Amino acid sequence: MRHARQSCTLCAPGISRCSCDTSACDVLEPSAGLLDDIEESMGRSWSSQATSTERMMGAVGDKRRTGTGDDPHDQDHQVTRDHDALHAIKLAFLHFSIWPLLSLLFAMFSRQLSRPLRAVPALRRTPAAAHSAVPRARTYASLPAGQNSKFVNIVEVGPRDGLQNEKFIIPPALKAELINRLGRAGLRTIEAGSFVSPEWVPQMAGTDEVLKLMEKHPDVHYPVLVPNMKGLDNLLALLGSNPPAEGQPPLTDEIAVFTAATDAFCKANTNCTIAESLARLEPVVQLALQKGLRVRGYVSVVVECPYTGKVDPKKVKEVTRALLDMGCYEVSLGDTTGAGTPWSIRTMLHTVMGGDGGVPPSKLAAHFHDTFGMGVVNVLTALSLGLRTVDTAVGGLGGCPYSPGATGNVATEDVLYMLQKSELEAPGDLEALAEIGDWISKELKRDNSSRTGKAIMGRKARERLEKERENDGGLAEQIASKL
Ligand SMILES: CC(C)(COP(=O)([O-])OP(=O)([O-])OC[C@H]1O[C@@H](n2cnc3c(N)ncnc32)[C@H](O)[C@@H]1OP(=O)([O-])[O-])[C@@H](O)C(=O)NCCC(=O)NCCSC(=O)C[C@@](C)(O)CC(=O)[O-]
Repeated sequence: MRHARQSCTLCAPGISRCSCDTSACDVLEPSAGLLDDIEESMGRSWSSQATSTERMMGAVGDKRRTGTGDDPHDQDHQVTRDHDALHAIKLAFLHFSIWPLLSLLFAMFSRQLSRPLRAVPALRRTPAAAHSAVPRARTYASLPAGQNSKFVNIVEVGPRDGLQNEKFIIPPALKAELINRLGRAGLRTIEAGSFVSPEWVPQMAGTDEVLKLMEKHPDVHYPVLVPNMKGLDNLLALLGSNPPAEGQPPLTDEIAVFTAATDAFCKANTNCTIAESLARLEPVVQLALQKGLRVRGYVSVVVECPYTGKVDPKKVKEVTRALLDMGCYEVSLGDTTGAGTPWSIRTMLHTVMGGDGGVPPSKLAAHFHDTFGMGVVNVLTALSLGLRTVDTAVGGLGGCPYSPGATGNVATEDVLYMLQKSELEAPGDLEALAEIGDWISKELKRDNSSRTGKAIMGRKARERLEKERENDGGLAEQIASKL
């Protein structure tokens, strides 16, 4: 292909027709499109530089002309040779001047492009970075030996946490009956009451009577809450004056001590700060252990405090550690207000279980209230992170006197229904527990808060009706149709 500019050294790049008027210029074609584009993109400075350079080259070419100048063909050829030489120089110039410019352009474009490109990975990195700040979720494979267990312990807290918030004072005989029925339904840990100040929680007065009245199954634990040395003294006095008969279990073999993750809740609940409560509990735990009692710990408001709002999970970890260091065999983490969601529960558990001094899931229990209907999913979240002990209350009984508006614990029946439909196992006869939830709700003149319990009782009512119809041969319906 004939290149237009080969024939005219004086043509400024980009000029489509040359003023030298040679025949070659008649076929002047657009030069290589790429160069034109580059020229355009580089603007006038490049053009003027090229033009002045070419003018200089043209002057050199003029000096090199050797022909006579008489023969127009010689002149044409001489001009053509000069043009060729100059074109070579021009190409060389273009070659050496264009690449730095191309590089500069490329750098500019790539910088432009790299902004959004960099932004995307940056955005994509954010969640990963956020995750890396939180210890990774423990999988079953990473759990300590024994925690791959399929067995879930249920701690039934209905007779204590459930009943302590009722408006009416419940007679010890009714409390004992509730405990008896729960024991017969196959539950293995049943909180039986509290040795707290009756001024503070009148519903728990008479726990000593309850312990004496209730059936004691040898393989069942009946923990009682103890807030201070006075409470433990009262319990030890009771145990001392009621020694077990030969081969029989004691009235109880376990206490539970409790504190909180915020000073505000701790003060409202026990009239002291967290630090004061831990100092107060230390000798209580030591004496209880000396006396052969098992000691469980509670931390309240692990997600949200009714007085100060969102709770720092690091504080939950710190208080949990303190209770374990004291000698508690397990610490139950209380979402007292029931404000927790799977996300906040997971964040809290990651913090408690992760990092230096992380608490293994075998030392933790989930104690979740169902105020916002999150109880079962929160339990599932805790189970998925390796916890294997869950506190529940039959019929979803309860609340906390110092957490206004909080409703009961997640219902035993709801958790058991979920577990029995899973690969996990838990003790307890679901049908019997549904009956107990229905019975105690009626006794207390309150709604049954267990969805599973209500569903089972609804099914049982339908089955009873059908049986009655079968038994009377449809007599009731025949009479009804004749009326
Ligand atoms: C801790 C105290 C006693 C401090 O209460 P205080 O008023 O600071 O106690 P005090 O030491 O100043 O004593 C005042 C009076 O109370 C008596 N007293 C003192 N202690 C006892 C005792 N143990 N049993 C019986 N009486 C007691 C003591 O003898 C004295 O009587 P006085 O000399 O004036 O006649 C009080 O605040 C208290 O009993 N709080 C318990 C509150 C409670 O039971 N809350 C519910 C349980 S926690 C909960 O539900 C949360 C949980 C566990 O479920 C998890 C969750 O969901 O978050």
